[in-house]
Order: sequence, then structure tokens, then C-alpha cells
Amino acid sequence: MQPLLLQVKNLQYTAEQLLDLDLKTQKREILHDVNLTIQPQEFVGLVGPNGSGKTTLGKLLVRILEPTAGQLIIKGQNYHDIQPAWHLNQMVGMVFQNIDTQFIGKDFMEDVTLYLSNFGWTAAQIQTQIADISRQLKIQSLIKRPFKTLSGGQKQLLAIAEVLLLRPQLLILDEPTAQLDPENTRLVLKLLQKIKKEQQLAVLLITHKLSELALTQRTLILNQGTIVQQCQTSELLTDAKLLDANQLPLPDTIAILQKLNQLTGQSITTASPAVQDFVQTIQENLC
Ligand SMILES: Nc1ncnc2c1ncn2[C@@H]1O[C@H](COP(=O)(O)OP(=O)(O)OP(=O)(O)O)[C@@H](O)[C@H]1O
Repeated sequence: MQPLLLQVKNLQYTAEQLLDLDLKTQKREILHDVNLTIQPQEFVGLVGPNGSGKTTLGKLLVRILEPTAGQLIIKGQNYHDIQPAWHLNQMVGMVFQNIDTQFIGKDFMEDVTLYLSNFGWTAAQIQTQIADISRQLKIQSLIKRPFKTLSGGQKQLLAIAEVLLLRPQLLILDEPTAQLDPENTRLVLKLLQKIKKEQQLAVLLITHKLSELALTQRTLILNQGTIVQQCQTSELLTDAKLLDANQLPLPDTIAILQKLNQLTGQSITTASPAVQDFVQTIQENLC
């Protein structure tokens, strides 16, 4: 068995909330007792109701936030022992839900040059790597265009390209298609399928969409700041109660099955092999 890529042990995060203009604050527990592991190249889904703490967990994993308690371990190394601290960015990258907060330059070239030169890359290395990723993701026509002239989907692709340039072993995507139209959603999902097929890296996918979740092998369910369940994604996609509890829509397969049972008086469950085959086909076709 391969060694774990990521281990999170008893993670806790308490935020200091500003109460009024007198600068009085109040502590608010956002995450508690979070335990999880991710294997190298594993695709893991992270679902949960609004406000359950998914984005906060992502930010802790890339060290934008510091935990109040608990341990974060990547490739056997405790986050606190990674020196210099920015080396973590070469192991774990995150694409944020609000894409515009990701960029600091006026266009991709400027942004990536600023970003990578901070990581000690030479101008020649940066040029080569940009040419390489642009070819792979077919973004050549976008890299010199000002961000303000690009669509949400185009910026999403560039944000993913930027994070991939650092070749992280874990990529965290926070609702990567939430603001995209169907065409750009397909583009991003295709890219994820390619990453999965080529086993380039592990992905933690925060999502409310079944079409994205279907890409993952395992799903973590976060509720009220803690992981309440971990299961195979195929199990979750066939469990109407679990889907409902996590504000995920009922897949057509389950809705049809429920209707058929109602009409025929039978009680065929999703555990039946024929239904499992059907669900698998639907899952494969979702992306
Ligand atoms: N800095 C902060 N101070 C106080 N509360 C915060 C802070 N950041 C987040 N929260 C609260 O923490 C909770 C978790 O927020 P988070 O954004 O992680 O949830 P989420 O699961 O990603 O939600 P969504 O699905 O809506 O994106 C929310 O109730 C939010 O209001």
C-alpha cells in the first residue's frame, strides 16, 4: 500500500468574530474533530450543506488559515516542519470559488511570472512551463488577454492552469463550475477527467453537483463543522436519504426507481445488481 498523501488529525478551527465597532470579539467554532486521509492520486469529493465549513477546511489545507488545534501532515511531514513555509504551495494548491481573488496581475502571463518568480523560478523556466501548460490546456489565445476581458469559464481554466504549474500533489477545487455555463462546465470536467486518467495528482473536490461528484472515488460529508460520514461515492449516489441530508439533488435513476416502485407496488432497491449497473452507466455519462 502506498504511503498516505495527506492526513488530517483532530483538526479544529475557531474564528475570532468582530461583534461591534468597540472591537469586541467573540470566538466561533467553525471546524472541530476533523479527521481524514487522502491517498496519492485519489479523487475525493467533499460535500455538505451551505456553511458546513468546506471552504474553511480547504483554506486550512493550503495554510491560508492556521488551525486552532490538530495536525496536518503531508507525505509524512507535519505542516509546521515544512521550511520555508511556501514549499507547501508546491505540494498543495487550491482553486478558489471566487476566481477573481486568485489573480493579482492584469493577465495570466503577468500573474504567473509574479507568482513563480517568488518561488525562485528563472524567466526562462517560467516561459518554458507556460508554453507547456498552454499547449496542454489549449489556452494559448487567453494568456495575454487582460483578465477583465475574459469570461468566468476562461478565468476558471487559467486559475487551474496557474495552480497546476506548481505541480502540486494535491489539488483542491472549491466548486469549480458553480458560475460556469454548460459548455465551460464540460471543459473543466474534461480537464479533470484527463488529470484522473493520467493519474497526475490527487484532487479534493468541493461541490454541490452530482456531475462533478461522479468523478470521485470517495466522498467526505461535512456537517456542522465535522465529517459525519465517509463513503464510496457510488454508495452516496444511490442513497436518497443521504443525498437529501446533504442538499444534493436526487439522481434521475433513484427518482425513476422510486416512481416504478410506487406504480408497481414492488420494492426494488438500488442494491439490486441491475440497478447498480444502470447507476454506473448513468454516472459515467454524467461527465
Ligand atoms: N472569518 C470568519 N469569521 C466568522 N465566521 C466565519 C469566518 N469564515 C467563515 N465563517 C463561517 O463559518 C462557516 C463555514 O463557512 P464556509 O465558507 O467554510 O462554509 P461552506 O461549507 O464552504 O459553505 P458554502 O457551501 O455556502 O460555500 C459559515 O457559517 C461562515 O459564516
